[in-house]
Amino acid sequence: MKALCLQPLALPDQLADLAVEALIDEADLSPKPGLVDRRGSGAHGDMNLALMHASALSLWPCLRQMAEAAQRHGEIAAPLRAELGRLGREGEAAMLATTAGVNTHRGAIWALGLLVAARALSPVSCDPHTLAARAGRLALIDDPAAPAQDSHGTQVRRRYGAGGAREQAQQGFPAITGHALPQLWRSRAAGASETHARLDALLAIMASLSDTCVLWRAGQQGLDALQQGARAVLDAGGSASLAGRRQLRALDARLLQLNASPGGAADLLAACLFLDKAGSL
Ligand SMILES: CC(C)(COP(=O)(O)OP(=O)(O)OC[C@H]1O[C@@H](n2cnc3c(N)ncnc32)[C@H](O[C@H]2O[C@H](COP(=O)(O)OP(=O)(O)OP(=O)(O)O)[C@@H](O)[C@H]2O)[C@@H]1O)[C@@H](O)C(=O)NCCC(=O)NCCS
Ligand SMILES: Nc1ncnc2[nH]cnc12
Repeated sequence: MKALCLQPLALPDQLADLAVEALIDEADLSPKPGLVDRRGSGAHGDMNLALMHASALSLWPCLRQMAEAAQRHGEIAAPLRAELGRLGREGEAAMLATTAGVNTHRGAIWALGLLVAARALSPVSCDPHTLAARAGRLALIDDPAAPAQDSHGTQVRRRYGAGGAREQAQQGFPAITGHALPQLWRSRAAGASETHARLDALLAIMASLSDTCVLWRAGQQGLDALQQGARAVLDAGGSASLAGRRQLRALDARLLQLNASPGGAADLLAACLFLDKAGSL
């Protein structure tokens, strides 16, 4: 009998696989305060776990094309930024077609698209901080074809002055490099299970991020409740401790009461999980 000889996957395929896996891992992680997870729909009437999975899978072609574009262009400049913008908008259309119009992963397409492109641009210096900074340089380039839109993020920026997804990327993803990854690694080193380490990383993002989804639905009161509640879990010992789990339940209940969904923090956790593994491809 002949041995089956499998060709190694090309880098764009590997990067799309890794990004989709990060999205599915984020969706499955439970219990996440206010968010869709294995327990239910969180603060969302319009989303569930199956929809999050279908949405994640629908993004594979767009993420692979973004990696291919980065390899083809080979430099951080306006032509690559323009192509990523076009592919990002096509990815959003594929997502909305899959979810019948529900915005499941808009912020994730933005963050993961930039990070996938950053990883595909160069085979050297692939540590998380270098990749996040490279993605930030891409995000700083204007996309002249981007249509002017009055998104939730834009409205929240006007009202509260919050930077949102665009600024987070342009600054090189400080919520990930300064908060989520250090917490993920600290919790693992302290012996927490992978689930608890990921929950702690999510809480570290929630404690520091101006999440425009929360500001949109629940205003400054909602954002304060999110940040203080997430900090309280971490200060009580994190999600692996009994005291931390009590605080986590209280935070979940408070976010549901406020109808606040930290979708921006969820997207950044997926980006954090991607960055955690992207260097070793
Ligand atoms: C530059 C863009 C990111 C557009 O940004 P903008 O702020 O103008 O637009 P939004 O439509 O508000 O999308 C931003 C999404 O980013 C997530 N997010 C929020 N805060 C942050 C943050 N501080 N840092 C990082 N990411 C953040 C968030 O995504 C999640 O929430 C979605 C649900 O949100 P929403 O639609 O408000 O839904 P609901 O609460 O359900 O609404 P209601 O029910 O109340 O009506 C969910 O999908 C998560 O993904 C924000 O939504 C960028 O998108 C852009 O310009 N794209 C164009 C294409 C492009 O250039 N792409 C480049 C390719 S790499
Ligand atoms: N798990 C989740 N729940 C709600 N919104 C999200 N956006 C991205 N991931 C999400």
